[in-house]
Amino acid sequence: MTIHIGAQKGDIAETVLMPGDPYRAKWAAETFLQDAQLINEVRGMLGYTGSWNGHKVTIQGSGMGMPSLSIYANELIRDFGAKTLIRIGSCGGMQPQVKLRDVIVAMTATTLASPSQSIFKEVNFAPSADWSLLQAAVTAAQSRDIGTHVGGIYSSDTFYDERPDLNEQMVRHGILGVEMEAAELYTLAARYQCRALAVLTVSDHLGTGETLPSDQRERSFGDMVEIALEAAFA
Ligand SMILES: O=P(O)(O)O[C@H]1O[C@H](CO)[C@@H](O)[C@H]1O
Ligand SMILES: O=c1cc[nH]c(=O)[nH]1
Repeated sequence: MTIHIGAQKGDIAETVLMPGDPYRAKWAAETFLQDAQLINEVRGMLGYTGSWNGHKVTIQGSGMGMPSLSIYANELIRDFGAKTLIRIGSCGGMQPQVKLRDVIVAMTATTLASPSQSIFKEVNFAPSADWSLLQAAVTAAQSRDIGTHVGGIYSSDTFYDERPDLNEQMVRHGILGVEMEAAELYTLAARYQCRALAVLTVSDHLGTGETLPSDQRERSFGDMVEIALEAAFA
């Protein structure tokens, strides 16, 4: 057990899917895993372990934002031996070709400052996805009838951003979408020689102002979960 994860050591798989929303962890475990067991409910940050096609998998909520994800990813990696961590998140589309319900596979994640910034000092570290996971996720996504985009995303610290100029620069530099965790996940994976990836569903669009209706969210998130599972065990 750790401060934030009330599981026993063997309760957590080497492969962990990480949604921001703990209820998405519950839904994904109940929908896609066999014999899913609740392994964490400390602070309501639900985690489940079960199996997918015979492979042991944990789905653990990360909470919103890099400081929260950093707590869970640190404990999963350092205390529970997680080796492959795949974020399954929602994001806001930033480019015109990115549509609602599309999937973004994040090659890199730009950030202003992650929780790891203090150790890098003047270095602008470039957090990037694991190549084998990225390649497998793109193959899995392209085999489906779903818009798929591969490229850079923006991991923001603010959902209600008062700096429109930042988004302007992201759009100008081809950033596909905005979310709030991937850059720190990629940085921690690099530090601890793990594999990490973020597979994201576009739930709203910053340019058009469109939003996925809440009754369509779960159905749209299903592709993302299956892509993540297929990539983890490709
Ligand atoms: O849907 P999740 O995985 O929580 O991801 C996105 O949604 C939250 C903001 O609403 C942030 O965590 C952002 O990264
Ligand atoms: O961080 C996020 C997540 C979804 N949509 C956004 O606009 N931002």
